Amino acid sequence: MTATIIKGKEVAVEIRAALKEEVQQLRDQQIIPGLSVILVGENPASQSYVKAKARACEEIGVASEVLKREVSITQEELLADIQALNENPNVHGILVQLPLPKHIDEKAVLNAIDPKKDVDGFHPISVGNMVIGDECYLPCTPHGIIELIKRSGETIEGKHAVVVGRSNIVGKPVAMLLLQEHATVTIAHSRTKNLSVLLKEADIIVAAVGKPRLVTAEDVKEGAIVIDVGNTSENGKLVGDVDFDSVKEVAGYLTPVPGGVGPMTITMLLKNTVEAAKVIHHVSK
Ligand SMILES: Nc1nc2c(c(=O)[nH]1)N[C@@H](CN(C=O)c1ccc(C(=O)N[C@@H](CCC(=O)O)C(=O)O)cc1)CN2
Repeated sequence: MTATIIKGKEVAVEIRAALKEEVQQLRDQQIIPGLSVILVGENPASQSYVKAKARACEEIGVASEVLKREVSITQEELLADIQALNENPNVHGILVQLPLPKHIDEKAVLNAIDPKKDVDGFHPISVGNMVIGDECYLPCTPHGIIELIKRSGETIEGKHAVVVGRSNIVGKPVAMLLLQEHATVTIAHSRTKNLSVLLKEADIIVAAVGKPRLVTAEDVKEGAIVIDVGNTSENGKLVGDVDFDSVKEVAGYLTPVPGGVGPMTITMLLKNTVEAAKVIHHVSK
């Protein structure tokens, strides 16, 4: 079997085109969706993600600003920035690019964002609502993954999904969203024993640990859906957590790196920002 490659980049283009039309309709009503991104320090990967977010906003007509802050910023200064954005009526979405420097309490910073503007879906209120299946802004990468699987035409219901990784950004939330889609979900992590045995039973594998080529063809059941969230830079090349060349010979569906899950992360951020503008301005769906 040779896997069908799930081209996230192409799906992202499609969704962004639809969002661009929605933004135009909002602009016709004098509503300009606005996203503010706070970038602390000079982490090259974060700089490049933030640039890509600003570019994506511009492409669909969302107003965006990047607040660049020195790595030495204090917790109080950062919280004051967030408070100002919470109170700014032109800002519908607020995002603090992660990771933050060690001296900053990430939890306190994420908790300070008004849940109505929490387009990253990381505020505990958003997370709680996601867990109980209530309306909220879903975290962008997990939401993008669910969208990619659905658009492949495969059902999630009844399948056994193994999520490798338990981060707050990807592993835990994607496991929860898969559960809501009625998958049977196993979360594996660094202390999991016999990972290969677990993986071999999976109908869906989501690999999100940042370990290049962790998942190989021997781990994958024939026909499985394999979603690669890895984005590690190795000798100047971006590599995923899945050994693409071997796994494509066994899997039914496979996302590439780059061009798979990554572009969906920013697309779902755009979607959440447009939605936040609509909710704040009471525009019906
Ligand atoms: N506040 C947040 N911080 C971080 C998040 C997040 O969702 N919110 N996620 C990641 C980084 N990230 C977005 O911020 C992100 C990662 C990767 C991509 C992406 O499009 N990757 C491309 C390759 C890009 C390249 O060539 O370098 C791909 O996989 O095709 C977008 C966004 C951590 N921080």
